[in-house]
Amino acid sequence: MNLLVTGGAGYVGSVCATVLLERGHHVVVVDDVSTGNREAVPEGAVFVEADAGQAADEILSGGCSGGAFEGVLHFAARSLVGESVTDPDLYWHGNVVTTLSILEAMRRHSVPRLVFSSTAATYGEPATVPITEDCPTQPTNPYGASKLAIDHAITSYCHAYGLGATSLRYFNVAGAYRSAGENRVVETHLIPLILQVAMGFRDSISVFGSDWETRDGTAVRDYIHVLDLAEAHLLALDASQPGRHGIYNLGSGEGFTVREVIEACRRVTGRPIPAKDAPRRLGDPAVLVASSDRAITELGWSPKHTAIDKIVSDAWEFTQQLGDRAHAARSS
Ligand SMILES: NC(=O)c1ccc[n+]([C@@H]2O[C@H](COP(=O)([O-])OP(=O)(O)OC[C@H]3O[C@@H](n4cnc5c(N)ncnc54)[C@H](O)[C@@H]3O)[C@@H](O)[C@H]2O)c1
Ligand SMILES: O=c1ccn([C@@H]2O[C@H](COP(=O)(O)OP(=O)(O)O[C@H]3O[C@H](CO)[C@@H](O)[C@H](O)[C@H]3O)[C@@H](O)[C@H]2O)c(=O)[nH]1
Repeated sequence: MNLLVTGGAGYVGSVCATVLLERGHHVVVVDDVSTGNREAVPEGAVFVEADAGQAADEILSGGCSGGAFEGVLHFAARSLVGESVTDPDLYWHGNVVTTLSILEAMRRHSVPRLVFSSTAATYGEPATVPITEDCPTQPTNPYGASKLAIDHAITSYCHAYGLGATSLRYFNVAGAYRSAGENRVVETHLIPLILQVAMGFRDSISVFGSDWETRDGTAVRDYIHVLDLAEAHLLALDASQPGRHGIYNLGSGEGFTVREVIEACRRVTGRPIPAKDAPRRLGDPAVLVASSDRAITELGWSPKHTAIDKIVSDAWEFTQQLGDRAHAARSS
């Protein structure tokens, strides 16, 4: 298929673009490199450096590919819980307004399929876990609220204009694939930060909150391997039907506390990794664990890399590659 990937210079978008290219799709990436980086765009993709909302109309008119687009995979977004509490304008404008422009451009150029990166953050603090797609959506931060607003907009575009769309509500994505992994301009995610401590780039990892009502007082998250996530995007493209908006949770179904993740990183790296307690981070829910049964039964999704040590060990390999590349750049 001829596909537009927004946010393909970022973590999840670059891994998915890599897998799409491997499966023979034609990929155009649009990214403004606000949090991603140019080197992450996989070889073989056409790269347009621009704001996705502003560039969508021209790209989807066929300008970059010489042909009609058959789908959009929309990863581009601001996606940090804490930042969304302090700078909500980045989220309402950067996420919602950008996506509305993309939806309009898709409608104008009759692009039939959309796969959207939604999130566990749409649910807020769940009353029960694991979280199913039928649980109430009551986001605890502007990031989750912006993604939920987009999900609602997509539903109405599907019903009114015949778009076929899938919102994939990822839980915590981690791990790496080939030369693609977490390498943001400013890193705030737990696993890459812990691995930076293991590399000696940071002194310690801060544990945000040790007074949550969980088994060791630290927050619980459900970690999904980025390659399993990429597979779900391919299945979603295939399952797309005009007029239908499918919503699917994607996680491994198992929750790990922050301390358990640090322990897994110590096990995999063999390094001590000092940790220190710090206050809770604004907007964080205590526990997010997915039920992915709907994706498994309806999309035929079958996650293969669910063990936390496998996820951490792929992320560790990537972090070491990054360290080697930085060393080579300094010595040249
Ligand atoms: N990483 C996770 O754990 C996780 C979990 C749930 C959902 N998500 C969603 O997955 C998507 C990708 O997340 P990620 O972790 O890869 O983030 P990321 O920050 O690594 O990648 C986002 C990319 O989008 C680009 N971008 C942002 N706004 C843009 C705009 N207006 N125009 C063009 N490019 C723009 C950035 O430069 C970056 O390259 C996001 O939509 C995020 O909300 C991520
Ligand atoms: O230095 C750190 C960084 C994080 N954490 C904690 O670790 C957990 C995971 O944090 P992080 O890796 O930043 O991910 P989340 O805030 O859970 O958010 C991710 O996962 C969500 C889905 O669950 C997505 O919506 C978001 O886009 C994505 O950033 C949270 O409890 C954090 O408070 C720490 O204790 N110390």
